Amino acid sequence: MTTNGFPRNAGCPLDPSMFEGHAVNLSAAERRAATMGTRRSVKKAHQAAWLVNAIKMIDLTTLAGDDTKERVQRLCAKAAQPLAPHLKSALGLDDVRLTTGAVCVYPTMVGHAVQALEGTDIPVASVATGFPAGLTPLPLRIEEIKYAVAEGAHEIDIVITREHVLKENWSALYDEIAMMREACGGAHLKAILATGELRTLRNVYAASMVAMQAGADFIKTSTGKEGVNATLPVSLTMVRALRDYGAETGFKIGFKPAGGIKSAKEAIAWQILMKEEMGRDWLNPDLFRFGASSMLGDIERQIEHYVTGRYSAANRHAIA
Ligand SMILES: O=C[C@H](O)COP(=O)(O)O
Repeated sequence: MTTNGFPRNAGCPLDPSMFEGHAVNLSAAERRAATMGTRRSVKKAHQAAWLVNAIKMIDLTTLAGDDTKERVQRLCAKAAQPLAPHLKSALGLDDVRLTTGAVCVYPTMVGHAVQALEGTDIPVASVATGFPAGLTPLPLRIEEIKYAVAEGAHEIDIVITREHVLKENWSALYDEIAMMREACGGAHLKAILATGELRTLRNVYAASMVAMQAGADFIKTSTGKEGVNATLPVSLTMVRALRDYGAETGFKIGFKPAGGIKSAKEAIAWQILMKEEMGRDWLNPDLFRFGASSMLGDIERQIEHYVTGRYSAANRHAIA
């Protein structure tokens, strides 16, 4: 099953020359990222609109060792109704369908999520391939993908073998992801690069390129379990790779920052990054997701603030 309308990236032969010579200017990347959260172009009156849009792009996540069927059911209920009814009403959104972009769970929780979301069109994403370290034998990682797909997952968040990147073994990385792509069948593949473990932005750029060439529908920063997870400089590097790949091939690939993204302010900063670097197409769930377990709570708190403070229903046009 495909969960959105964008053309699947069928992958293309590994071509290392596509990322050779693309130097990333680290200091420029860092400078730009550092100002991202405070750009004056974000007007107070439109912040609620940005936050509502962020909700539509959240992969609402639970990836804990003590996950249960009941926790997954609560997560799914929240995904189907992410804003309290009084907030939705106050924003003039009673007639607007508002859900998160997806839920994201471990493979053994997929069945519970599929059941809980029956009757909705909210996709279920499953991590797989020995998440988070990805160090189980490859045949088992492939079987895990097939298991999650058979349970009903629409999207598979795979992890890569970091060693392939650290040793610049790009062919091995390509082959691994291409096999995973095949195992996904009709499900979308999101390639988690675990950027906090890749040591350099040059590695991040090259791994992004290889993942896209091997057929990833999305590239994703982190598992949320590394010491360093989603950061704006790393995201900018990956987004530049997306842009270069799109210019070379015509494919639009999605981006998913994940791990440690907790605040409404960050939700706005990442959307500005995508709008400025990629354009408005990347402000929708087909091409952008936040992987986040706790950001929705802060977004709700901030929307409550706008509703009870200075936000008025007259701004509805900016939200819907
Ligand atoms: O893929 C999603 C991440 O694991 C979520 O990380 P988080 O719990 O830090 O929001």
